[in-house]
This record gives sequence, C-alpha cells and structure tokens, in this order.
Amino acid sequence: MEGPPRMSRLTVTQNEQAKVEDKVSDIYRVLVNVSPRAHSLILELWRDKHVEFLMRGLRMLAPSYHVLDANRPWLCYWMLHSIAQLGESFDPQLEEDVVDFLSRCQDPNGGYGGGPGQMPHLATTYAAVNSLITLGSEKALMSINREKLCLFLLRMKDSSGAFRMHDAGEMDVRASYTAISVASILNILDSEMVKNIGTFIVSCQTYEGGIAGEPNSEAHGGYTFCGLATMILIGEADRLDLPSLIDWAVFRQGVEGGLQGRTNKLVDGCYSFWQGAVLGLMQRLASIISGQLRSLYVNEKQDADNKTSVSASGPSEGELSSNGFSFLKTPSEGGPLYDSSALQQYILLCSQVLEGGFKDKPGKYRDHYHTCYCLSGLSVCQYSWSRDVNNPPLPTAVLGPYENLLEPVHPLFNVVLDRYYKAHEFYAGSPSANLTKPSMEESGVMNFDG
Ligand SMILES: CC(C)=CCC/C(C)=C/CC/C(C)=C/COP(=O)(O)OP(=O)(O)O
Ligand SMILES: [Zn+2]
Repeated sequence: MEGPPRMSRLTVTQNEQAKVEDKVSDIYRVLVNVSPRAHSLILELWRDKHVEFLMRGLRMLAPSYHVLDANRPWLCYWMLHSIAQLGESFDPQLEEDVVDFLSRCQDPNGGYGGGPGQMPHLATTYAAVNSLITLGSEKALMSINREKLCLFLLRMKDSSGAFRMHDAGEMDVRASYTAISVASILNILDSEMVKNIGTFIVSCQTYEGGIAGEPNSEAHGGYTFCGLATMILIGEADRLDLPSLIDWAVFRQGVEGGLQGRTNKLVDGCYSFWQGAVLGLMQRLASIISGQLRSLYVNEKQDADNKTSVSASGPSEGELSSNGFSFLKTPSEGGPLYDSSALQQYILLCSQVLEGGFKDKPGKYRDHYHTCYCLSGLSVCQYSWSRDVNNPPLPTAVLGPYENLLEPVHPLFNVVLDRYYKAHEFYAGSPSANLTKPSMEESGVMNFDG
C-alpha cells in the first residue's frame, strides 16, 4: 500500500488546478475592486433559480420516471433533499406522485430497486428511505415496509459482517453505511445487523488515515464519510484511528478553497459534503480523539478490539438505534477543522450555476447530484461554528448575505434536521424488537465462504 504518489496523476492535477486557480483569482480580482453591495451579490445563493431548476427536474421525473432507469430513487432524493435544504415545501400532488412511484420501486421481499420491478439494492434503498423521510407526510413514512426491509438487510449481511449492495453483489463500505443508516433512522437496527461490521470498517482504514471502499484500496472522501458515519451509528467510532483520520482529512482542502476526494486529485464541489461532513463529525468526537491522543503520548498500546466498551459488552437494541439521536446532543467543539469561509467561497463562486444548480468545478455542467451535495456541504459549513446545530449560526459564520442560510442537516444521515426529528418520533413507538424477524439462518444470510 505504501508508496509515492503516482506522478501522472500529480501532473494532471497541477495543470488542471492551475486553470481553476486562474478562474478563481480572476473572480477575486473583480471582487476586490467592487463595492460591498456587489461583493455580497456575487456571494449570493441564487435560491429562486435553484428551486426552479430542481422543481423542473422533479416535474419532468414525475409523469413517467423513465430517465436514468436504475437511478430514479437517487434522482428523487437529490432533488427533494436540495429543495428541503432551501426551505421550500412540496406541492401535495407532487408528494403523492413521488410516494406512489417509490412504493412501486419497493420490492415485495423488502428494499427498493432503481425502478419498479428492479432487484432491491442498498444504495437505492437508502435514497428511497431518505426521500420519503424528506417528504415527511404520514403517507410517506407509512409507505416503508420496515418488517420486510429488516429481512432484506439481514439477507444482504455476509457472514464476515460486511453487507453486500444487492443479492450476490459487492461488499464495501457504502453497503455498510446505507444498510446501517436506513436501519438506524427507521429504528430497526439490531445487534445481528451490527455484528462484525466495525471490524470490516477498521480493516478499510488505510496508512494515509482515510477510509477506502474495501480493504487494501485507496482512501477516499466518499467512503470515509460512509465508514465514519457507520462507526458512529453503531457506537464504535473509537475503534478507528481518529487522529490519523483527521490528519488525512484536513489536507484535502485545496488552494481553491474546495475539497478533494483523495490525495493529488482535483477539488470537486460534491466533496464539500463528503469530506466537509467528515470534519464536521470530528468536532463531535473531541472526547474520543483526546483520549486516543493521550494514550498515544503515554504509549498505552491498546488492541483495537479492546478499545470499545460498547462493542465489547454489546449495547441493547434501543441504544443502538438511538446513537444517531444522541450524537446531536454532543456539542460540536472548537470550530471547523477546515477553512469554512474558503469552502463557502468555492461552492458559491466556482460550483454555483447562476441559472440554477451546482457543478463539480468550472468547465463542467450542473447536475442534480452536485446540486444536492454542494448544498449539503454549504449547510454543514454554515453551521460549522455552532456548538448546537439546532440553533441558528452567527452572521459571521455565513458567507455572503445571511439569507444564504440553509436548513441544517443531520450530518450522519444527510436529511434536513426537522424531517429527521419527525421520522425519529414517528418510528420511536415501534422499535425493531416489535417486528417479527427470523434468525440469520432463517433469513438466508449469504455465506459465500461456504
Ligand atoms: C451513500 C453513498 C452511496 C455514498 C457514496 C460515496 C462516494 C461519493 C464514493 C465515491 C466513489 C469513488 C471512488 C469515486 C471516485 O471517483 P472519481 O475518480 O471520478 O473522482 P475523484 O477524482 O474525485 O476521486
Ligand atoms: Zn463530484
């Protein structure tokens, strides 16, 4: 694994980076020569344009949902979540159409496929569940068959502890996150689902400090978010080497202000969330981090398996599903571990498309994925100085006019906070223990090792 950075990639990075830097410094040259009003205008979030772009996308999707065949729950999530972060409500007819469509994607044996009749997949299950929670109506929340979903999740669980994305599919950190995220938010997380997942994720942390998609691969922001969020949701974050994770993550901010996904690659607006949220989550792990640093200094070498009192003694099922809720009660300490103002500048100046929507970087086209994750990253950034995400941030934390402020998101699930609270309350009365579930053998947990 260890070795020098690949030179070809470094060369491309430097050339491309220079072009982006030129563009950014052109904009700054304009900025310093104009009035404060113009400065503020340039940093404005073009809300109406974004809502127009997103609503148009949703309406086009609604009648037939025939585009991007296997990705339709994702398109729903990216658009709905973006609209919710912008503080807009949904037209009841549109909401009804989306719930009906997603119900048609729900497999009779649990989970959601990329379209009606398609095989259930963990990624589209996550997207569908987050979409329905974002819609937030009783009809939307009731439409999820949690009992069957529980069976689907157990079917995707391999004997090693890791999850597969779909029947006979690949096992990676995305699968762990999407499974644990939906189980936690729907209050069906149990010890069977959690078993050995921490060990799998620990095995994906690389020599750089970030987390890879699978053991022996390269650390990447997308997988690092998935791995860290999963470890927090299962109460095992202290099994990761958090100081080295921070060390890797803080160096992912480029001179352009944006964040890159991996070493020597270009910055990209979508990592504003994947990497920004990782560093945001770290602010709530301060006590574990200082404990790990202390033990480093006193040279207390601990076996990773013995570090977690929670995993050693086994948490109760109620405790497991409540990790996502209690995490928010831990104060966010010390301010952001990245330059929040520079990241907001990158999102607003380099990723924002004035006709509506967001893109990876100048020279690329807008799309709904980048719109969703640039907005999610911007929201995380705006609240990065707040100890409590439930309180509005100070004006100094929000770059540009204060009207730029977005709705806060739950950083572990990436759904708007008030929708999360509604779902949490809705599903609180019926935890996993009340669902009739078979054992691992009865549910046919796949064992490819024979
Ligand atoms: C919840 C869920 C399903 C999360 C997915 C997380 C995520 C974004 C993973 C990224 C996967 C990956 C290796 C991208 C590299 O693309 P690239 O080589 O085009 O980009 P790069 O140059 O920026 O690395
Ligand atoms: Zn991207």
